[in-house]
Amino acid sequence: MSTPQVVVHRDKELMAQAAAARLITKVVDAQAARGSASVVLTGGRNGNALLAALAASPARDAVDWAHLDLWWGDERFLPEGDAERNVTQARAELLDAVPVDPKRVHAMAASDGPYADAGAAADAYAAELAAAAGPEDRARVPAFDVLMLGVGPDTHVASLFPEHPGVRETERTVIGVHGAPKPPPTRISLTLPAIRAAREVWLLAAGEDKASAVALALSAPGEVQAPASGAHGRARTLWLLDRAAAAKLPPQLYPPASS
Ligand SMILES: O=C1O[C@H](COP(=O)(O)O)[C@@H](O)[C@H](O)[C@H]1O
Repeated sequence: MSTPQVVVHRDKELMAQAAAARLITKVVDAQAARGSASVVLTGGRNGNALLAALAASPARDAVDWAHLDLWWGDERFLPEGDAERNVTQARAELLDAVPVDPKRVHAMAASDGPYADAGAAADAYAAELAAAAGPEDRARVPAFDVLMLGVGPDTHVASLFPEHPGVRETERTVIGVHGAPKPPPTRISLTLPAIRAAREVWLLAAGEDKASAVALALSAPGEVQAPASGAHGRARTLWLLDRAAAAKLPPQLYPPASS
């Protein structure tokens, strides 16, 4: 398990641009080393701002989009094309503007898709992940190069909410979520064991409404109370914040140099 590192940027716009630049570099490096890369996208305001910044960056052409696998950390279980679906938002912000291989865009199923319910859709996504995992990969999911997670004001990540059953899951890699405290109530989510299979986990939070959540999660209270505190990458766990979200961190966690 990697120790969390904290990087604080001046504001949310700069944070999105810096994170997009960091992601481009990471993908280009992975593709140079292995021929392809895999990234797990997040929904939410910060994840979408990062995708918009990536779309606006001239350096996006450095990515070999045809050799990039895209997965999702969670999805709202809504009809195909619904504006609240994370994949719909990702397409609007970035994916419609770059030459991704549709076979490598691994969206979670929609509620009007082939599965009877979120649990069945979760099982199908788990099978898709398992099929993509190599024998050396842990937890029956690929060793994602980067897995991004937006941190909610209640410390939720993906669709794992405090004190909710999903955050206690130790066996399955993907679950159907029912009765989520944030709408919509029915969702699909990677579990903490699947998240921890990633090489790098990046947690994104910007804005003063995230300050208490960030301070709580980084004070190591336990993942049931604060799911974000249980999200770790194998090689790196990186918290990407703006100053407002970092405002309640204790001085020993707030890095002296911020941009
Ligand atoms: O519902 C969700 O919320 C979180 C955080 O979103 P934010 O807008 O508060 O940053 C997001 O990470 C998750 O993917 C999404 O489904």
